Parts: sequence; C-alpha cells; structure tokens
Amino acid sequence: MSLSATVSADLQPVLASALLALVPHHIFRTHESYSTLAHFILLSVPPGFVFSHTLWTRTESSLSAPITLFLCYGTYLSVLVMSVVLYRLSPVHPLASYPGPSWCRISKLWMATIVFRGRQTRWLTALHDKYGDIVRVGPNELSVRDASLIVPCMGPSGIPKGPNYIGSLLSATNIPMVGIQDVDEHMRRRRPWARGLSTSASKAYQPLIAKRARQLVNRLEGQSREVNLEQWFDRLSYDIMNDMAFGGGSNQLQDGDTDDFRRMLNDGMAVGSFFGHVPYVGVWIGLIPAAVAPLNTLIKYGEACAALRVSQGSKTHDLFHFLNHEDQLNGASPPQRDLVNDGILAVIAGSDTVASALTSLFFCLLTNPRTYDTLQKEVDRYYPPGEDAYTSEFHREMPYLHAVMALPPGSLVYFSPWVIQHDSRNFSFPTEFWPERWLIASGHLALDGKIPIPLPAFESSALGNRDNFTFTHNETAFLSFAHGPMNCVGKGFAMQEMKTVVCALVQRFRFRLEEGWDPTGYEPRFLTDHLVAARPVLPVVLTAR
Ligand code: HEM
Repeated sequence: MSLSATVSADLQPVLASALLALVPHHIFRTHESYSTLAHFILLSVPPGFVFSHTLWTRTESSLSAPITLFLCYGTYLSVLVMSVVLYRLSPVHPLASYPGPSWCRISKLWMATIVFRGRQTRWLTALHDKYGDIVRVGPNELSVRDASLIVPCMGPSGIPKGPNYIGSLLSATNIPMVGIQDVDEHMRRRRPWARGLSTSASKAYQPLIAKRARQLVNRLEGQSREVNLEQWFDRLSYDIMNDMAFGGGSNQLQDGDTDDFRRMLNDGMAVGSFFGHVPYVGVWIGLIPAAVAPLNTLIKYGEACAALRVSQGSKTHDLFHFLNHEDQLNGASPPQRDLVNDGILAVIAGSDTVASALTSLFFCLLTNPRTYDTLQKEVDRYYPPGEDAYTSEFHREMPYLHAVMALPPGSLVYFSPWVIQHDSRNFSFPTEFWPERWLIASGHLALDGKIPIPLPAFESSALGNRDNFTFTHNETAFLSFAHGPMNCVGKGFAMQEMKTVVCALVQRFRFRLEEGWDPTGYEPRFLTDHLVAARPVLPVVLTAR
C-alpha cells in the first residue's frame, strides 16, 4: 500500500468529522434546545458514528483505534466551536451591525461573570454611554436603552421571553410561570395568578397586611436604639408573602430569620443569575447537585413551602387557593409540579422585591426632608394620629403617597429598568427623588412657580430658568414592574402592601437617619444586584409621635 493512500485513509475520518460538525451548528442556530439529551446526541453520536465506521471499514489506516477516536471527537468539537465563533463574529450574523464589545459577540460567559459579581447595572450603564442606545451584549442579545422600543418588544405583540429562567433554575422543564417562553402557555399559567392577585382578591388580603403592619409597629415600638429598617422590611415582607401565598407558615417579625432565608436567597440568586446568562451550561450543571448547592437549597426551600401548603389543603382563600383552581367550579387541580414551581416563584418574587422597594423609599424620604414632610402632611390628613392607619380606604385619595412609590431606584432586572429610568430623555431630573413629577403628569399639580423642583439639579443643569424648563415624563419608560402582558402580576398587591406599611409607620413614628451614617454609599451598594438586590443596611433612629 502506498504512503499517499495511507495518509488519505487517515484523513477521511478527520474530514468527515469536520463536515459533520457543521450540522449541529446549523441545528443549534435554527432550533434552540435546552434538552440535555438532545445536546448529548448531537455532540456525541456523529463523531461516534464516524469512528465506528472507520474501524469497521478500514484496511489501510496507520492509526490506532484510540488515536482515531481522539481525532474524530477532537476534530468534531473543535470545528463546531470554531464555526460557532466565526459565525458570531461574521458580518452575516443578524446582529452584526449592532455595536458592542467583541468578546460579547462570541459568548455570554463574559456577561454571566459580570452579573455573578453583581455588577450588571453599572456595566450596562457604561456600555450604553460608550456604544449608544442599542448594544450587543451577547451573541444573540441586545441591551436596549431606547424607550420607544419598550412597547414593540414588551407589549402585546412583543417578543417572547428569553431562556434566562431556564438557566437560573437549572431546568428546561421544571420552571415557574415567569420563565415560560411559549406565549400561549405563559398566558394559560398566568390566569390563576391574575385571579389570585386581582383587585378583589387583594382586598381580601388586606387584614393579613394590616395584621403584619401592626406587628411591625409594635416590634419597632419595643426598640430602644437605632434600628436597621432594611432588616425589618425583609422580615415583614417575608411574613406577608407567606400569609398571602401559603396561608401562613412564618413569623420572622417575631423570631427573626430562623431558616436563614435571606442568605439562601442571596447565595442562590448569585448562582442562578450566572447560569441565567448561559442556560446551555445551566441545564448541564443542574445535573451535578453539588456544583449548584446554594441554588438547589433555595429551590428545595420553595418546593417545601409549596408542598406543605398543597398537602395541608386550603384553610383560607390564599394565593394557592387560586393557583390550585379551588376557586373554579369543578376546576381540576393543575399538576403538582406546576404548583410547586409556582410556590418557588411566590417565595422569590413576592417578598424580596417589596423589601427592596420599601427600603429604597425610606432611604429617599430620609435624604429628602421636604418630600418626607409633604408625605407626612398627607398621611396626617387621612390617618391622623389615633386613627386606624391599617385600612386601605383612603389610599386612592392620596396622590402623594402614590407618587412617592413610583420611582424608587433599583428593582428587578431586564430591559435594564435602571438604565432606562435614569435617562433624561424619559424623565426630567432622572437621578433625583422628585415625586412631584407624577403629580404634574397626572394633572394633580400645575407646573408653575410654586412647584418645588430639585433645585440643585435644576440650577446646575443647562435647562436655563424655570420659564424655559421643559417637563419630560415618559410613563412607558417606568419599568420597575416591567411592561405588557407578562409584567408583574403582583403589582396591585405590592402597592397595597407598601402603602399600608408606609401610612402605618409614618403615622406612628418620626424617622431620621442615624447620626454620622454616610448616605452616599447607599446607592452604589444597592446596585450590586443578582436578580434580587443586595440591599445595604438602612440605620435609622425613630421616635414615637
Ligand atoms: C415592589 C414590588 C415588586 C416589584 C418591583 C416587582 C417587579 C416585577 C418585575 C420587573 C417582573 C417581571 C420579571 C420578568 O419578566 O423577568 C415581575 C414579575 C412577576 N411578579 Fe413582581 N414585583 C413586585 C412584587 C410582587 C409581588 C408582591 C408578587 C406576588 C407574589 C409578585 C409576583 C410576580 C409574578 C408572579 C411575576 C411573573 C409574571 C409573569 O411572568 O407573567 N411580584 N415582578
């Protein structure tokens, strides 16, 4: 046998593996799949086939079987990786014309690392400042700062959800409603949530909110020194979430965080936020429980809360009453798996968000005494000292209370609410806590010489004097509760909860920041987020009124 015949026989499996590698690239590009079985088949079967075929038919090869095996798999996987990278960098990629760092074009691993370190918001802000309103932050992903694209992307005919939650929860099949990408299925699963968090259902939860708000006031009355409001809001929102979703089960306001839930949430979400950006990796890592222990602990905790509630049955008309279709005549229960997944969602979505918003709100009030005084006057008018502040009766008549709730900085992520809400093309004085903006926009206040505007910001701005000032207010750009048919289904309940707590606290106490505490570090530390925010402490001194 000639040397050239031997070489060409040796090259055949290499060439065949290289050509076959283009097939899975095409399949991954056109059919996004997070099934580990599909990945396994596509990554292992074709080179395995070439290897077996070579062994079976070879007569002239000079290579041993292990070397042939290595060459088949090595060539297949390297050509696959190379073709993916080249395609992502190439001008034929559909997102090729959008600017962004080149390493973001190749893989989302970079972004995942930044998110894991809690630096996403700062990073996105810097990218938009450098590259403009639309930045390519991943091979197939854009970050958008242009508010005019919110409705087309997130409105009724917008784009379906991305695969983030698949990665965050390490599974393509067991995911709660918030992560379901199929629009019809998402809407089907959302219906019981919408019933359970409707205005009438939320009204029925008011006694639960009132009981916990009263408990908080009583606990704060018993504190003799400075208190960390952040920690109290954490415990309060957790207890209210348990009462509302599961009919009870916790008493952190009394006993503290005995389950160490806060640490579980922070650790779990740090891991979850990383894999949210690389879901292909997440579904595989999810198969190794030890590798993702913090996230699994959190998931298991949510599962246990939900499973306990399901096994105990309905004692009150809590959220689970609706999720389990008990409010429907002849309504069959959904699969247990869906219920448990929705339990995890309630635990994560329903408590930490409210605690963040309340903490931010008090930070803003305490660093803006004029705003605090205006709110105090409104609360005293509707709930004077001694009156029952735990009803939601007057909330609708309190525009200032509503306005202070509207723009607390920081919240859950995507379409970066932070970046969009801090854009002066959407809101005048976007970095200022200026609740009056909502009253001017809703017609409750006229923009005349009497309106307090954030003077330092105004004077140092290039807007000129008050007469030339153009008021900018783009409500679509208010994204704290997201936008469109997949927005926050708990918004009404969250607002009701927060308003009750604010009225009760402001009526009973006068708060001030602890002497010597430096508020300038608060916001940068708040920006360290992993889907949920890592809230800094908020030390305050309170006196009974
Ligand atoms: C201030 C408090 C809150 C804020 C800022 C907030 C914010 C958000 C945001 C931004 C989303 C969209 C997330 C995404 O699409 O990835 C969301 C979804 C959701 N929120 Fe809230 N939320 C709050 C309170 C609550 C409460 C109290 C509940 C009650 C359990 C709740 C339940 C949900 C649910 C179930 C979803 C998923 C909706 C869907 O996918 O259709 N949220 N929330």
